[in-house]
Parts: sequence; C-alpha cells; structure tokens
Amino acid sequence: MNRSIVVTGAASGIGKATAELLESRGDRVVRVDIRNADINADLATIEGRAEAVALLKESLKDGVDGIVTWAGLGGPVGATLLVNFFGTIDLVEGIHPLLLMSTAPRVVVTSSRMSLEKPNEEIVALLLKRNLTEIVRRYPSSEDPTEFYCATKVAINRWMRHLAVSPDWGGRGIKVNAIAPGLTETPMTRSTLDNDVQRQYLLAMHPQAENVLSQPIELAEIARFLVGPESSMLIGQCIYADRGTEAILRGVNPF
Ligand SMILES: NC(=O)c1ccc[n+]([C@@H]2O[C@H](COP(=O)([O-])OP(=O)(O)OC[C@H]3O[C@@H](n4cnc5c(N)ncnc54)[C@H](O)[C@@H]3O)[C@@H](O)[C@H]2O)c1
Repeated sequence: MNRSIVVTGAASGIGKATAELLESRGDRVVRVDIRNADINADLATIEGRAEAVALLKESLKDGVDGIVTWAGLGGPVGATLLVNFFGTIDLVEGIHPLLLMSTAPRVVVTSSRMSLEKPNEEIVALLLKRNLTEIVRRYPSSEDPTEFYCATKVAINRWMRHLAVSPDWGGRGIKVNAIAPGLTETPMTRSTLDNDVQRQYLLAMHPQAENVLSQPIELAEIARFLVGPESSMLIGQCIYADRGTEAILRGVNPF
C-alpha cells in the first residue's frame, strides 16, 4: 500500500505478525520494541519513550500514516502500567505532528477483553490523570494478577475515545480506534496455556472459542484494516476480537 506505519511490540506475538503482514502488503514498517527492532527502546521508562519518539521523528521526516501499539505486558508488576498505558500514550501523542502530515492518518491501540471486567476505578482515574507517583504511593505492589492489567486496558479505552473525538485528533482527521483481543496464542500467554488447569479455565472464559485459540495473524488482519485508509468511518471504536466473549458478557446469549 506504500504507507509508512509504526508498530510497537513488533518483535513478538501479535505485533510481529502485524509488522510482517503490513510489509507483505507493501507498507514501510518501523518496528519499535525493547530489542530486535528498528528502534530499540524500553517503553517502561520516560527516557526510553522520549528516545523512541525522537528517533521516529528523525527517521520519518515526511510524516507517518499510522501507528499500531501492541507493546505490552500481561503481569501484575508495575511495569505493566508503564508499558501498557504510558508506553502507548506517550508514543502516540509524541508522533502527533508526523500523523498530521498524512492524508489518511490512523491510530490503533491495544485494549483487551479484560477491559470488560470491573476495574479498580481509582487506578484508572490516576492513570488518566497521569499521576504515576500517586499510584506508586497507594499501590506499592499489587497482589492481584489482573488489577494493574485490567486498569491499563480500561484506561486505554477511555483515553482512546477521548482522543478520537477531540479537536486536535479526530477534529484534524486522525482516526483513532482500538482492538481488544480475546485469548490469543503468543509468547505472552504460552506459560499459562502450557498449564492444563489454567488452559481449561481460560478456555471456559471464552465459551465460543470451542478450543480454538486466536492466532496472532487473525489480530494482525484487523489491525491492517484499522490502520489502512479503508477504515475511515470508524472513530473511537474498540473492536472486541474475542470470539464472542463480549456478546456473552453483555447478556446476549441466544443458545
Ligand atoms: N495474547 C493475548 O491473549 C492477548 C489478549 C488481550 C490483549 N493482548 C494484548 O496484546 C498486546 C500484544 O501481546 P502479545 O500477546 O503479542 O504479547 P508478546 O509478549 O508476544 O508481545 C509483546 C511485545 O511487547 C514488547 N514489550 C514488552 N515490554 C516492553 C518494553 N518495556 N519496551 C518495549 N517493548 C516492550 C515485548 O518485547 C514484545 O515484543 C499486549 O498489549 C497484550 O496486552 C494480548
């Protein structure tokens, strides 16, 4: 397609599949990851995020057509907040001037089916206020394996919808959307899926999966559409690519 697209988390899993798919369609892809990428940067740190933005501005002087942010962590540790939330918003906001140079600019960020769970609203509110100091003070560590993860994905959805209709983004033609994958077979989920009990539990949370786990390429296809010019009518949408989990949780079960 000849578009230039930034893909974060491009060294593994869904991000890798997205980068490869876009390249196979003729796009120029700039990969960002902690290692094995065009731009190696630790998105958990302020310095790493600033360096990534500076290098993107240097290598994409004529602008960029889109960014897909798959970089993320699945665990309870504090780095989950840093990479999933700040690693997304700082990069997207940092390349705003580059996106404005495109005729069909797109932003695609990563949520999760976990965004359907009830989050810790205090953490979500503090994330949206970007008050990391207060989060660290109130939550020096989290015992709950999903508390931080769920909060980041809910916060990303709210930030994404706000951006999508704000004057500086949606108002200037930048289409902003999200993808919320369900259970997908990647290095992130491998250790859990290798454990028989955990695997059965996770599959039970995805009743429509019928023992079929989503593959990275399936999510990559959705990202390819959203980051392409064809998605122009989608604004502020979170696409739940979850084999029916959202429909069931919202109470629509015709079976
Ligand atoms: N796999 C699933 O079932 C699933 C479900 C819902 C949402 N997601 C989301 O999809 C995204 C991609 O997940 P995946 O399953 O492909 O995982 P993955 O572990 O295969 O890929 C994540 C990538 O993020 C990069 N990353 C992590 N920390 C980083 C840091 N500090 N700086 C720079 N890069 C860093 C990793 O190096 C890796 O390449 C994540 O945001 C995840 O939360 C995944």
